[in-house]
Amino acid sequence: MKVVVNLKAYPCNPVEVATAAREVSDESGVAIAVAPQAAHLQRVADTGVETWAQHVSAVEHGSHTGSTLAEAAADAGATGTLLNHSERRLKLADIDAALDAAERADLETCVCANDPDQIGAVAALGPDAVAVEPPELIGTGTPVSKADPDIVTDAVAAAESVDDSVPVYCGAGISTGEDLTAAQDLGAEGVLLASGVAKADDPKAALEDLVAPL
Ligand SMILES: O=C(CO)COP(=O)(O)O
Repeated sequence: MKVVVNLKAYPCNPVEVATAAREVSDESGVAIAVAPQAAHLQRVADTGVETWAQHVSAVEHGSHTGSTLAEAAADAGATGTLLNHSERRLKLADIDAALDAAERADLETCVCANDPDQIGAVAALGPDAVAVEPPELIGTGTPVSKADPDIVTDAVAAAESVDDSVPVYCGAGISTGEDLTAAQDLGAEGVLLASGVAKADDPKAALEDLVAPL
């Protein structure tokens, strides 16, 4: 199982979370990536943790003020990026162009989607992974793997029917090892989570609890 910790714009200490994630990943052997704010990519990457951008823009070098250039994210130490997060939605054509940008910069990609139908659509664009995250469960602490298990199994089936080499992750409300193994049992090969770690008093303990059953 892959774990991607999305720090969103939460007021946490990105270096503290990144250091905890690197330590827990080293100790457990579980792949854990941290996706901080773009301005924190370098500091997070310097901890040695696998570092992802939360988004990259569908642009090339040029006159694109305010963009997050894939090459700049990679220069700062990112090796992957989320795309089309529920809080950073893109049109299909822009997802496609952002995937091209990520590929140019050699970034691994995980394209998010709200439901299984959208998973099928984005799996067709050839990302490295897709992630189903029902928006109504994001940030609630109610895990998708328990509250809405069908959405995970249907997403796995939808991706498989398009391209069976694309792994499906899931996210929303995941915070414990039990949530993570429930996701795994439904066919997910990874999880995305945010508040369970970014808002935890002790992010390291939260991550240890998450990977304990693996
Ligand atoms: O949006 C998410 C991860 O990208 C999920 O957020 P929560 O873990 O806070 O529900």
